[in-house]
Amino acid sequence: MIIVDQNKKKLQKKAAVLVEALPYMKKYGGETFVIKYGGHAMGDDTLAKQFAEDIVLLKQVGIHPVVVHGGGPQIGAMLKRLRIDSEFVDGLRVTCADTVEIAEMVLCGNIRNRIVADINAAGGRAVGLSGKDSNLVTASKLTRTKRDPGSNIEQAVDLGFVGDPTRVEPKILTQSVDAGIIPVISPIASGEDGHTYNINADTMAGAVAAALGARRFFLLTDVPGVLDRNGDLMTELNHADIDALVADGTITGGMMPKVETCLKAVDAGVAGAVIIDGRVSRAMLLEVFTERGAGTLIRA
Ligand SMILES: Nc1ncnc2c1ncn2[C@@H]1O[C@H](COP(=O)(O)OP(=O)(O)O)[C@@H](O)[C@H]1O
Ligand SMILES: CC(=O)N[C@@H](CCC(=O)OP(=O)(O)O)C(=O)O
Repeated sequence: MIIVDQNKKKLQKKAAVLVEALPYMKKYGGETFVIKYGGHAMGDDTLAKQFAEDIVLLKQVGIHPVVVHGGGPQIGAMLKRLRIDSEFVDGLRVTCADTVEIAEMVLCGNIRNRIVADINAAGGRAVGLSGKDSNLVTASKLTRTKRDPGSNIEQAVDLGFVGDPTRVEPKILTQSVDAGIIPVISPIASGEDGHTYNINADTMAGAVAAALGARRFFLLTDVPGVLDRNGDLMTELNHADIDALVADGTITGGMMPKVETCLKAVDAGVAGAVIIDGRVSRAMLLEVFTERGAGTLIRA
């Protein structure tokens, strides 16, 4: 008798979770979410499978997920095996001709295939694309300047084949989404000059989110969100906050392209960009379907 009651309680708890999700399903039904799945977040097999299930669940309840994936650590590992040195400037990999070839091979190969296979195994219909497919993204060479601390003079930094996504033609994505497909996009594109460009995955994802007019833009990474100097999570940031945090050195390295791309996306009309911890089991579902939003929300 007691066992029956406990079972009932458990089932009622599960039912309550579904009911809690109902208003969010109504709110977001028919909307596009762009999800950036970072190379650090995809390290663990179980989490990778759960991520794929979460994406399929979103699709099943009427949300249209579009995935843009990274793979920085995996490119780094391959470059190391091939004894090719690699350095980063403000979170961007300086990319020579050999490096761009390796980046394309790694990103558009094993990494993307695995995400596509995981989503399909979870019951979805995923298709892999890069910026090159159907002219989805065209890049130009990214130009960066850095202030020399000695002379205080701005100097140009040559990042090689690092691309800036200057043109996005999202038709292939809207058509795919309408056909029930979940696009999985690698951050590689052709340039107007015919070269292949390596685009930071955060930057690529922000450009795609802006072009699609996504309702939400999520970046899954390996930290709980943007942290302050004491390592505490900052739950909401705007332009002015971010400018100050970059200027005082609180935001550095891989977090730089994330906040830059979030600001660009929200300026272009994306309602909210959220940086969340991809190492947390079911991070996406917790963020979308419960009141307990985690991570850092970036608003215009
Ligand atoms: N203020 C900050 N808050 C959180 N992380 C930061 C901050 N500044 C720099 N970082 C770094 O940014 C990293 C996330 O970027 P990155 O390594 O490129 O991840 P991903 O592979 O998910 O794109 C964190 O692991 C951390 O080392
Ligand atoms: C130009 C540039 O930095 N390109 C990135 C592309 C992959 C990426 O961004 O992966 P994560 O999201 O896992 O860091 C790189 O070569 O590492």
